[in-house]
Amino acid sequence: MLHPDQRVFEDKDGLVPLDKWQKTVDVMARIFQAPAGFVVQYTPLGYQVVIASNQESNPYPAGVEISPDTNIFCKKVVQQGEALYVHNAPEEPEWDTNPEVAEDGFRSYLGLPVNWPSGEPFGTICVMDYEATDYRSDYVDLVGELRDLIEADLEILSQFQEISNLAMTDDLTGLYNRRGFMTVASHYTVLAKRSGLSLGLLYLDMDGLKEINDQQGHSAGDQALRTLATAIRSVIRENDVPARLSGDEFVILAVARDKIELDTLSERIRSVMKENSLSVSVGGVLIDAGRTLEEWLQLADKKMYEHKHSS
Ligand SMILES: Nc1nc2c(ncn2[C@@H]2O[C@H](COP(=O)(O)OP(=O)(O)OP(=O)(O)O)[C@@H](O)[C@H]2O)c(=O)[nH]1
Repeated sequence: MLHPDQRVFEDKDGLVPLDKWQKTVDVMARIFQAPAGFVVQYTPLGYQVVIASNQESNPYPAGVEISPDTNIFCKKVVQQGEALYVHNAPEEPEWDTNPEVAEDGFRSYLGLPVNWPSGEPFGTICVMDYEATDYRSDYVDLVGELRDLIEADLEILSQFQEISNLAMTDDLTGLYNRRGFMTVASHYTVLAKRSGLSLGLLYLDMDGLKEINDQQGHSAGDQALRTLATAIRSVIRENDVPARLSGDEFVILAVARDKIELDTLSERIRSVMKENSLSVSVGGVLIDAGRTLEEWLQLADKKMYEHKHSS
């Protein structure tokens, strides 16, 4: 599922139908004759305006961030998980410290919670007015309908993410499979090059898996593969990219300044495996410009092979 902390405003893949949401919010503001309408996302970083109605009277453009401690209307909607209609905020002392009231001069707010399919809060859809308002109840129902449209998009988004995750991960270990590795690792090598990060590639091949299968059964073999995946996860950093390429072959694309760092990583995996009476052969290369990812993989595989047959 799409991670609830992932900000949709920063969606670079164009999966979030922001244009459609923009039209929805513009129509909503027009129907309410309200000077500002929004879709706002909540994450632990705070509240971010994802869509702002396209009007000069609207002081908050899309992208604006509001700290999670600020006493804004949307915060109450997210915290309580229910609709909030404030007819005339200056009459309610709890909004004295709300900058939307105290600084921008808003008086009226109507907002509904928007949730991810999991039920976790996504944020809100809301309209605000500089005048006190008295909306008819069917207007309030209308915001509910628009909220449902946005929630339906979030559902599609989550399903899409789930399907791509399935196509990119290995069932047995939960690591990336070859397709996932090639996709993520090629993005990562481009980013690393841009930011001057140096990367290394480790190629790992479990020793004697056939023997384990033959002597202890296939499920013991599966367990040995999972142990290697766990060992890999326990030593890599958050941004490193681990994968099971096939059968007993694994790779890690990892941040590494030099060969020593890469060797240390490999030694730590070997030592965790040893604690489990298992063994793995590892070959490592530092990546620099001039070769494709596929070529680096072949080179690391060759080093692993040399290592396996020298010991
Ligand atoms: N249990 C289990 N075995 C697998 C899986 N995928 C591949 N294998 C087995 O892994 C074995 C790999 O054999 P080899 O390539 O000879 O590897 P090895 O026995 O580890 O020998 P070396 O790599 O030379 O150390 C084969 O017997 C495959 O059937 C899997 O998902 N689960």
